[in-house]
Amino acid sequence: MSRKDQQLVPISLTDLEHNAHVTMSINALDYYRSGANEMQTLRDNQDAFSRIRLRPRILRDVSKVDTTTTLLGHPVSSPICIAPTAMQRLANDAGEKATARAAAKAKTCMILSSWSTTTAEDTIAAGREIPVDTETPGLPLYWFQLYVYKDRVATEQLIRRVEKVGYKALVITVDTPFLGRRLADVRNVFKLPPHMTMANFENKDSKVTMATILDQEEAAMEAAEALLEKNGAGKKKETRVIRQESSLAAYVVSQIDPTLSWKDIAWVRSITKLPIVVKGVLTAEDAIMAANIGVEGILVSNHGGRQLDGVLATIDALPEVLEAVRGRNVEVYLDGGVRKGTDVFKALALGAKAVFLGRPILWGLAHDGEEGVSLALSLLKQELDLAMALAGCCKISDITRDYVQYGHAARL
Ligand SMILES: Cc1cc2nc3c(=O)[nH]c(=O)nc-3n(C[C@H](O)[C@H](O)[C@H](O)COP(=O)(O)O)c2cc1C
Ligand SMILES: CCCCC(=O)C(=O)O
Repeated sequence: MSRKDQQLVPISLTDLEHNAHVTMSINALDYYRSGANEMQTLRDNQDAFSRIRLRPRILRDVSKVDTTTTLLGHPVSSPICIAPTAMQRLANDAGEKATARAAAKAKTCMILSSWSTTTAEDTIAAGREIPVDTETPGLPLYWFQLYVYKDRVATEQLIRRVEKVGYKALVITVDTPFLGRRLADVRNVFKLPPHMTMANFENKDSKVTMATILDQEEAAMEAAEALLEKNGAGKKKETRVIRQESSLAAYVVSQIDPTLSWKDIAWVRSITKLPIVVKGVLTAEDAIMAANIGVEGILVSNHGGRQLDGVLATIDALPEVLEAVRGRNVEVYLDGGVRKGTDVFKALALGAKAVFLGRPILWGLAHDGEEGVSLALSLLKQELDLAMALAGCCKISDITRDYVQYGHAARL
């Protein structure tokens, strides 16, 4: 039986992941599925949900369940949203356009990555081609994930572009001053195929172009080779090892600003009216800093276990973040390891306003483009609907801390 023959008719996100594993090229699959180093945090993001137990209430009329909610005041059909993931055309040629269209159909929020393989303009335009169905509540919502470049002019230029076309918030990723070490990418010498580009930097007016990116890679490789020659190591295999260190990671070193600090968040705040969400907060201390600087949202995230390995699972970090900003005017969201309706329910019960999906959207894209993303979103929404009904909750605001407990021991 060939790998492709092992595909399942997907009835859960796990099935979609299985299908991606048997159909995708190893280069793209490894880039998508990997975590950093030993991948302890990657595993824990999912495991930690299993350590939390549910406390359902019975004998309530649950014949009608309503999953609608709001994000920064904007109505969406459910608290299940799309996290930013780079280079979606690696999964399916329709890439970010397909995701945007599925988000529009689902009436949920999509965060577009700075590192998309479709421009911010083309992505939102694709989503807007979907007629808004007025029968069901909610509206599509697009936010833009910002990497702050060393070149502040280029960064500001990108902000102006996304403001102009209608992205409704900036999600600033703060956990990536350098790229985490994903061993499979190092081994595979991961590279974007030549026919794809980091589309947001292709624009003729852009200060950061594909040429800069490629130049940086070349420069890093030349430097690695020169070093090897100097050390008399000249063996091909070793050259390759050093070369391998230098593609995505070298780009990040050359372009993304590792000096990023709270004053830069204040700088972004000062140049835009868009609400700001800080993505990558894991501690009470940083949550307080974010609230003090006046951001509108905090996304509790460990980048899907791809940055610092060994940090807390996001569902375990969530309570301290929420506690720290209690009573402050800031929404708190979570991403990382959300795969089941009960995971969404647990995050909401602990106090998250919404959850964001990273890899499951990519598995959906790989399975069947726009239809696959729609399937991923609807499977999870149906599971949330059922979990709510079985736990005795008819609306999102019914889901409170009383519905969960840590561990399996009875509460005495
Ligand atoms: C392949 C891949 C690419 C990603 N690219 C970005 C990115 O460009 N910007 C960003 O802020 N986060 C990025 N992330 C992190 C996600 O936004 C999110 O935090 C994470 O995937 C959530 O975990 P999950 O995959 O378990 O749902 C990426 C994650 C993956 C798996
Ligand atoms: C600067 C890193 C961009 C891609 C990314 O976030 C990831 O691969 O996790």
